[in-house]
Amino acid sequence: MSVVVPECCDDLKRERGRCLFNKEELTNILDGGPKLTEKRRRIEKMLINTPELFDDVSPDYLSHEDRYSNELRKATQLMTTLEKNGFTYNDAVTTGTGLWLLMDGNPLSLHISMFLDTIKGQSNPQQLQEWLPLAEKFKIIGTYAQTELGHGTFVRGLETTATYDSTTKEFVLHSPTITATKWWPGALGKTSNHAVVMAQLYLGGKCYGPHIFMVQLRDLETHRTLPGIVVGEIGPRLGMNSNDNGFLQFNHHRIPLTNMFMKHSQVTEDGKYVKPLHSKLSYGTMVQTRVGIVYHASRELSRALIIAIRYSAVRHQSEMVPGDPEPQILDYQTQQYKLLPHLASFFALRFSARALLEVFIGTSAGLGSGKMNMLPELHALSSGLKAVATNDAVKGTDICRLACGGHGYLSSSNLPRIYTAIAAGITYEGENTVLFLQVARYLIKSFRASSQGQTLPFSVSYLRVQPPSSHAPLMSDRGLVDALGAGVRWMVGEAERRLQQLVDSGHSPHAAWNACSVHLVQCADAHTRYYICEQFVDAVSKLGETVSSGVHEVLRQLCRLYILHRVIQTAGILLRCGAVDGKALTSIEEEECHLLATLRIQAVSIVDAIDIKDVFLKSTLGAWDGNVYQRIYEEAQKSPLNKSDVTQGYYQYLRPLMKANL
Ligand SMILES: CCCCCCCC/C=C\CCCCCCCCCCCC(=O)SCCNC(=O)CCNC(=O)[C@H](O)C(C)(C)COP(=O)(O)OP(=O)(O)OC[C@H]1O[C@@H](n2cnc3c(N)ncnc32)[C@H](O)[C@@H]1OP(=O)(O)O
Ligand SMILES: Cc1cc2nc3c(=O)[nH]c(=O)nc-3n(C[C@H](O)[C@H](O)[C@H](O)COP(=O)(O)OP(=O)(O)OC[C@H]3O[C@@H](n4cnc5c(N)ncnc54)[C@H](O)[C@@H]3O)c2cc1C
Repeated sequence: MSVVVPECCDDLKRERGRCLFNKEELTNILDGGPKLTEKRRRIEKMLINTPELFDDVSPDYLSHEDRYSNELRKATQLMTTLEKNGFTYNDAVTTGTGLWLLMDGNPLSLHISMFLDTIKGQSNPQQLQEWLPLAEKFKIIGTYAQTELGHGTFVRGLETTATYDSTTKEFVLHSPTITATKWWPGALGKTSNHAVVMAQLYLGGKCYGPHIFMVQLRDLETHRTLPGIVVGEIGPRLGMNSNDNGFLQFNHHRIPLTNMFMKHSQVTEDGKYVKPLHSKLSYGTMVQTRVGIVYHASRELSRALIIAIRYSAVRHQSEMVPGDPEPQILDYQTQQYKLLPHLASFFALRFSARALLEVFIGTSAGLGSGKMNMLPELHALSSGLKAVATNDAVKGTDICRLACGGHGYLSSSNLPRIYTAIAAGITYEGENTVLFLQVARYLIKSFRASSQGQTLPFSVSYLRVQPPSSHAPLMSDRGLVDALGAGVRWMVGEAERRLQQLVDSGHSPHAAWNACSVHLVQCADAHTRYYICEQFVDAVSKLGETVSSGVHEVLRQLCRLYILHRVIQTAGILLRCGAVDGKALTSIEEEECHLLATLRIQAVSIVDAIDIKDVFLKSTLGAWDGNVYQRIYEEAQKSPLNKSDVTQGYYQYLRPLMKANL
């Protein structure tokens, strides 16, 4: 069957005809400026002109080994294509393009992220000089091996030991128990010949806690595992099965003294320990990766939204008015309610990711000159935003899948793969509940400091016990964000009161903490979302002076929707603390419904402006032309079961069953 594919179907043509803003301008804002849009498009063009980077067979039809090899082939091709054209792996990461091409869990991702970041952030000058060129040129390939079978969250509980032997000036790496086996690191199983390994440092019988070591795992010529090391792959997972997540055990394996990362803490040849300026500096790679994950989560959410919103404009179902033509499903208010608040979330996360990156850059610059004071704030912000961004991206992506009905469940929609990839983000790089509890710790400390009259850092300054009274009218954006802030202040105050009450009644502080931890996680979540609202309002108001009125109006509407939705989600708290009343909530609910209808009109144009090309969306449902049904049909033809009319299974099982006298 051959069908002439129109440039774009009538439904989408009509949707695009209603656009009242300059799409290119919005694209530039999302990219961070016209120059960055232009650079991203140059990278995309180069990648699109490299056909080897694109699958013609879905990884779902490949064996585990072929799947891995195919992804490795593409990952190496990507690296050489970038290099040949004067780009770096970092360009492919920061534009999202590399991840979109290789989002079945590619075996070089840990090398170009956490392995390289550890070398850059944890090496002394000699180590940097030795390892960075090798790693940047892929002469050595590595991963970040921290998590063990027994411990992921609790880094201080890791069991792998690194014991210094001053007679040979070596560390002896050892896995004393089965639970000390490193477990999970991406690309550890078969790809990496090196790993940065987190292990407990022992000097003269005393444990100095987790430290990082550079360890060679495999011979650089034969790729065979070195003596004293056992390494392998951990088997199939929920998603990202093209990666070779691995396990690793050490049997009294020796490495030179100089293989301990020594930028922050040092061990001298005679086995003396030199303390770092801050005890958590060795967690720096994790913090940096959390910052990256906020961007990554927003990007993945945006792919799902483009797919679901375009599909919702093309799909017609049921009758809204009896006898009338079937409407586009995007016309149903419930469909708008499923999708548009997540579209607003994407924008909110993108602006917050940018703000967080600035805090990260500022803090890193401070560390360079010995200033540690911004580290707790960065840790709290990166932990909270990583948790909210991944939680919301996972939830939003699944809603996008559900919003596409049955077709959203098809692999060829690409929604299942986006979902399983981003779902891992809730767990990896700090499980979200655990990260929220770190934020809560910071909030309680800040609240108590404020009670004692201390000045608070910027992200928590609104927690002041006597806040400056807000002059913004309640129903303005600022007024509602202030109301949300009042809600968080009330929640944190309440948590502090409950903690204190438990301690006063004889509980230990730790028992009291656990007894309040559900509420504490809610505080951390609410605080982070307040921060996101603030960043969104600030970004839109700053842009107001520089962008056209059409773009500003769209951003203003998205920001308003984000805030209204958040107020409704938090209604219980806001009523309890008196920040809003029932009447205000009713009008907020009505306004939200009105805003859904307004934003619906330009929804397709807004997702067009995110500007992700079909080859990166990889979806039968979300392509630019809206030719959904033909694509789904053609994709199904690729199923290996369709290679023959009658399968082997028929002769082997079905026919004997039909012939049996049951
Ligand atoms: C080929 C083409 C494309 C490929 C692209 C690839 C990638 C690009 C890069 C980025 C884009 C995103 C890409 C996504 C893919 C990335 C893949 C990642 C895969 C996942 C890897 C991993 O999972 S690695 C393992 C991660 N593990 C964890 O995160 C463990 C979590 N646990 C912890 O961090 C800690 O144990 C803890 C923080 C929970 C507790 O630590 P600890 O017990 O030591 O401390 P305390 O709780 O006692 O607290 C004491 C005190 O310290 C403060 N503190 C704790 N941590 C920090 C910190 N990091 N910084 C500053 N301060 C810290 C804490 O708040 C306490 O302070 P007080 O003042 O005493 O309250
Ligand atoms: C796809 C994927 C890739 C990964 N890649 C890597 C990698 O490259 N390198 C690497 O080193 N690791 C990697 N990991 C491991 C990952 O970092 C850990 O799984 C993660 O840190 C969570 O630790 P855990 O598995 O020990 O979970 P646990 O900590 O055992 O969590 C289980 C449950 O216990 C709860 N819990 C734990 N502690 C607390 C607490 N203090 N308070 C309240 N609740 C708590 C959690 O909230 C969770 O509900 C990867 C994991 C996945 C899934």
